[in-house]
Amino acid sequence: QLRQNFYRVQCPNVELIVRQAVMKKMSQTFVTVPATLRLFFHDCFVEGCDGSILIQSTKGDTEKDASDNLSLAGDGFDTVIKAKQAVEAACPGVVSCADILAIAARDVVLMSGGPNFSVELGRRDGLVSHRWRVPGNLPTPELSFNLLSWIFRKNNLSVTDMIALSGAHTIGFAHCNRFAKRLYSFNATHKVDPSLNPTYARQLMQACPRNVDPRVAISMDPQTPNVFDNAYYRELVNGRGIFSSDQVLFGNPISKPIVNNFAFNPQSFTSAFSQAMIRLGRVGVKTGKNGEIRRDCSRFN
Ligand code: HEM
Ligand SMILES: [Ca+2]
Ligand SMILES: [Ca+2]
Repeated sequence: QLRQNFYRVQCPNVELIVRQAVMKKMSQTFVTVPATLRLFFHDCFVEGCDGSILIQSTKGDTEKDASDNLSLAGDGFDTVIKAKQAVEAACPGVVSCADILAIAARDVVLMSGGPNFSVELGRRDGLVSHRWRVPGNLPTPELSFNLLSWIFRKNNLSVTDMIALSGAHTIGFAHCNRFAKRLYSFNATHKVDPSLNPTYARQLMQACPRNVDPRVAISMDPQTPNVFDNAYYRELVNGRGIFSSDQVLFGNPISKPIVNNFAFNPQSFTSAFSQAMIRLGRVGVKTGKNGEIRRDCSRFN
């Protein structure tokens, strides 16, 4: 069972220390924000929120080597490593890497204009990290509404949680190859995905010509790419979701009213997002005597 202030006795300033490390990192590069938030999500959906994503191996066989994780920006990992160093200096061997990632994910949301919420702590770090455990556990951008809902449901997250968490795409980047099919070879009858706003489709084609360099990436929320706001949902209402997995949230009759609500009532979005992040942070956690407190986040003890 997680709780707020878990480290009250053993490391009372942990949240302050992490916040300072995150702020410093963010002042160097804004990528810290999307990178850390996405890292937290990818950690929680494989083996639970247990820092398994952070493990490095020279053999290339850990979670971070899985194809779904290769686009995780290095700045997210670096944020956790820097914060862990600062925390270890104050209270060695006490705070898990999984908790540091959870605190950092909360902080980057707040620092980019999103909601503040109390983060629950007490996670322990996992003892396994396998590349082969990733496929099928993380959603991919072409999944249907039903498959997406199923993957979130497996992790105790509701359709409302899924829609709220997808709002994280209000910041950060997508590489062209992740949505090129929607522009050039959607299906037998439509070259361009008919759920895409035609003007937006043309803009995307300009930014991402056929066979463009695979390193080219564009902002997922073109209006406010660096602000954590509800603009993402208004984009969906206008057919401007970058991935099918975004656009289907407005295409399905169950989720459409929720998208409309988040698009036009920022309060509803911020409270649903905060709730959903807390619930995401509970996925598959190890507590008590399970797992370990890693000394170095990238290695098992
Ligand atoms: C609903 C299913 C989801 C799918 C299919 C999905 C898929 C993707 C894909 C394909 C990218 C682009 C990666 C790239 O090209 O570099 C991306 C980026 C991102 N995703 Fe998601 N995602 C989902 C949900 C989430 C959730 C729940 C969160 C966090 C709460 C999240 C946070 C992010 C962030 C912040 C980025 C930008 C990363 C960056 O700029 O470095 N996503 N996502
Ligand atoms: Ca994990
Ligand atoms: Ca935005």
